Amino acid sequence: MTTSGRPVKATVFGTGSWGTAFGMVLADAGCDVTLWGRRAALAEAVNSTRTNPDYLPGIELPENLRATTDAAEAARGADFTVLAVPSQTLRENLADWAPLLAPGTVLVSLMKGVELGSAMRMSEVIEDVAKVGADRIAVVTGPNLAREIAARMPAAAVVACRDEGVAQRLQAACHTPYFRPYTNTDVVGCELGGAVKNVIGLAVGIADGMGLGDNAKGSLITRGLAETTRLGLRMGADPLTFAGLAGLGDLVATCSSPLSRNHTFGTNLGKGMTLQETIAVTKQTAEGVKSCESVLDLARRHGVDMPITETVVEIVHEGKPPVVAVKELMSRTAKPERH
Ligand SMILES: NC(=O)c1ccc[n+]([C@@H]2O[C@H](COP(=O)([O-])OP(=O)(O)OC[C@H]3O[C@@H](n4cnc5c(N)ncnc54)[C@H](O)[C@@H]3O)[C@@H](O)[C@H]2O)c1
Ligand SMILES: O=P(O)(O)OC[C@H](O)CO
Repeated sequence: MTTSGRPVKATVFGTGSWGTAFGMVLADAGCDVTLWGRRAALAEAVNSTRTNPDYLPGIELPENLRATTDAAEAARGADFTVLAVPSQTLRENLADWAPLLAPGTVLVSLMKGVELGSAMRMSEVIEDVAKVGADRIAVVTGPNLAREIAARMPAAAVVACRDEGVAQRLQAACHTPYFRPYTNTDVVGCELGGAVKNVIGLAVGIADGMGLGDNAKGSLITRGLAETTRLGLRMGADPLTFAGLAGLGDLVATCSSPLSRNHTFGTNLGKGMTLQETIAVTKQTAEGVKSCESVLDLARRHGVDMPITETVVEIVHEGKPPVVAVKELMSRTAKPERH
């Protein structure tokens, strides 16, 4: 991948599972990639062993990807600056990096969350902190379990940006034989799809852990998509986005896979583990655990009813027993499906 005769330079802030795997995608697509991480030992391991032993053990990383702990060095000259840290730390992290960003760089969010307190989507936090316009902020989302992508198993994705030309440039920069990105200009819908599917993934995991069967799973996925679409419509999203990769596609992958941290987190709760026990065995970011509260906040700000999200908040943060929650969800007032 070249721009004006030189390789496209991409920097990924965050050396966790998805930051590393997406860095690998960019490198496989021909970009020069720098990964920024906090820990010198991990950056050194990436550079010397061509693996990320902490997050993607056994995956060989390409030669044109290197790691550093020096944020200024990482940011310098980047055409794309990719952000892959937990949603709730983004604001604080980006405040440190903003003064270092390359002029004209496109900021790319890999995060699937909503900020607690402000109820802002990640692209809004980026706009707020980095003071760049929405036409220079893109989002990558869709059914993209990092471990499968790292194994170069085929997947489609969405690259969303208000400026279609920018989305197309990013699409070209990350298109490989195993990673097929589509463009979309509906950033609101794409971000909501990614954030809310984590909450629905928790709900499906809880149901799976309780042994409630595949009808319950199908019902939660479908009604979860209905409440996501309801919120999206109120926020100006295109309803068709939720029938696409950022909506249905990601819900299906997350709610079916033991690789999903949110699904697994929910399964452990549904099996009867306490919240503290579940947190203790969860080594990586399960965004829905915090974002269920901020998504519910967003829904209330927009006057939208999201009963599954509300139930997840009650189970995860208010200690409601899952059996009681299921009984309550099933006994809600009867209504037409399209409501
Ligand atoms: N893993 C996936 O399959 C996947 C796929 C698509 C999207 N996502 C999204 O990508 C985002 C990142 O997820 P991930 O899977 O890479 O998470 P992860 O837990 O594997 O890695 C998170 C990274 O952020 C770093 N980090 C944690 N706290 C930090 C802080 N306070 N300051 C700076 N860095 C910090 C960690 O050291 C690590 O490098 C999440 O929003 C997630 O929903 C993940
Ligand atoms: O492991 P999860 O639950 O964060 O899901 C990972 C990706 O978002 C799936 O697309």
